[in-house]
Amino acid sequence: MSATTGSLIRAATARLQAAGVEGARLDAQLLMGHVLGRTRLDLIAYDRDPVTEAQFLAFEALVARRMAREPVSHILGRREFWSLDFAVTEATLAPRADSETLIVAALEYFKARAKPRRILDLGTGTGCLLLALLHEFPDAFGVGVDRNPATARVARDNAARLGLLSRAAFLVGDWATALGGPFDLVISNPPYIASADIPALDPEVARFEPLGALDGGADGLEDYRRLAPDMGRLLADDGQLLFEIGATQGREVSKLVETAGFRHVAVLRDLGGRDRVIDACK
Ligand SMILES: C[S@@+](CC[C@H](N)C(=O)[O-])C[C@H]1O[C@@H](n2cnc3c(N)ncnc32)[C@H](O)[C@@H]1O
Repeated sequence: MSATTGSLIRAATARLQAAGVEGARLDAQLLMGHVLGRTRLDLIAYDRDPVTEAQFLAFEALVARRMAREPVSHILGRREFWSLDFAVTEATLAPRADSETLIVAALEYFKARAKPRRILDLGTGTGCLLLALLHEFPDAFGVGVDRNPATARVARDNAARLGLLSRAAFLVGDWATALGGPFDLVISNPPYIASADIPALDPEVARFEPLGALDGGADGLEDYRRLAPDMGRLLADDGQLLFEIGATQGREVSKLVETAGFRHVAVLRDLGGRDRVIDACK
């Protein structure tokens, strides 16, 4: 067979583009890298390397999945967040780079204060937020809660692989109903897409990510309404509350948090300039 890694990546890029995939070249490189066990940088250096028939067939199978709009993170079973590697399954939302805004906000708040020792993550998913924070705050212990047992298991496995399991516990539960405080830092990235908007999302999200991680009810705010009233009792007096929000939800979620008794409430933006995080303290 005369195909090289480079020629196969170029051909796959064109097919993925035709299938409506954004970032087709990057995805083709990631899929080829997965098949060959090489980094993207390797692939540039070994552009003219021949591939075996088995490698060709394996690559074709992955490209077909991506053409059906399955996200790369699901195909590879991993996604990087905060430079850490997270396993991703069909039970978890893939970590999003925009969520790193929340980690930056926590680092900023605790820069001039005693570092947090008790962290609570409500709706932990892969555990990406909690585990990134535990990585940054080496004296902290974290509790991650998720309603879905399969999701909580993925978070636990991620903690084990990252060497953080001795400082983390994962519980299956309905938000914080079974928990007491106080925690120094409480974070949550709850489902916040309005139910009617979900079918119009990219197929990667609408068809492959778990509905229970996306659906925030009729106006997308249902889970903030449930979460906000519990935050006062869960948070230490000088602690920080961080909610991830959708880009248009800053005002409404701020109001809910203020109504729950928080006096200092700010809306923070992500690197794309969109409202992304509610940062609050008492
Ligand atoms: C938007 S995802 C966020 C996942 C992860 N924290 C992240 O940022 O990538 C929301 C998560 O909340 C969980 N969830 C939804 N409703 C819940 C509830 N009532 N109690 C606990 N977890 C819930 C979902 O299963 C999902 O894992």
